[in-house]
Amino acid sequence: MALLKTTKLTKVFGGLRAVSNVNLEIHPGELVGLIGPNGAGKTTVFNLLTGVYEPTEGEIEFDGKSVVGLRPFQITQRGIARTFQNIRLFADLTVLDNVKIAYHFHVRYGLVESILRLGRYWQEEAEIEAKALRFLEIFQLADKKDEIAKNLSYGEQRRLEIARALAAQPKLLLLDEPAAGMNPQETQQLMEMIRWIRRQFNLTILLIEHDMSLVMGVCERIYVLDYGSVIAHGTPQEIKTNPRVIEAYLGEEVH
Ligand SMILES: Nc1ncnc2c1ncn2[C@@H]1O[C@H](COP(=O)(O)OP(=O)(O)OP(=O)(O)O)[C@@H](O)[C@H]1O
Repeated sequence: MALLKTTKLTKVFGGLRAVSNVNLEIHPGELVGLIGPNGAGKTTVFNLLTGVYEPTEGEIEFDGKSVVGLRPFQITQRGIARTFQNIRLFADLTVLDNVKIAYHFHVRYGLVESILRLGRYWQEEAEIEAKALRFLEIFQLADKKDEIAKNLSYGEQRRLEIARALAAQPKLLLLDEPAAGMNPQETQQLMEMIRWIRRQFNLTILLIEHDMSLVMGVCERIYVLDYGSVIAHGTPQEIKTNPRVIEAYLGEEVH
């Protein structure tokens, strides 16, 4: 069964069909790319999947159930987490607190307990801290745990955003241009981290990316959007050689 399935997913802004009849099917454990020229509708698809926008038409099923109409936080609780094209961190909080915050979506302690700071509260706080530190280690940020997020380099902030998304314990991770602004060495490291976290956490990943070497190197399947519609989907090799894709988007970039 597909983990994520969209059927005729459509979003109209005024007269513009930003997303038009998009059918995606992503299976558990897959690492899938979503590519397309500027303005093709990629981020709008993410905004639909995460409840930022409601579809004008169409269905989104996640884990066998519709998520249409749910609020973003409810969708996070169902198991979809994301990062953003423009990094969104709590800029004035520490690196560690940025990750710990994501856990608080999942941890429940009663009001009285949290006020009185009784046993379970402290125990859970300690567990959260240990888990958050583990994510920081994976993303090579553990030694920066007490730094203020806005003081990190751009590449580090991108990695922190992924660490925070993972801390929400998603089944499906949506990455919006994770390598944007990174140099080739950072991009290479990021690819390895993405592969590793997928295996380690049994994750399913859908990523938007302009960096073709990243998309082609890391994804098993790719969907190509153009003017809101899927014009092709297939393996990286199939996409590279698809004349419609070359015409719409890839041009001379990929050989
Ligand atoms: N809230 C909105 N209101 C009106 N139009 C919008 C809105 N959000 C997106 N659009 C339009 O929808 C189309 C698709 O935009 P979207 O950001 O999804 O494309 P994209 O493929 O992610 O582009 P890019 O690669 O440049 O980020 C664009 O024409 C954009 O201007």
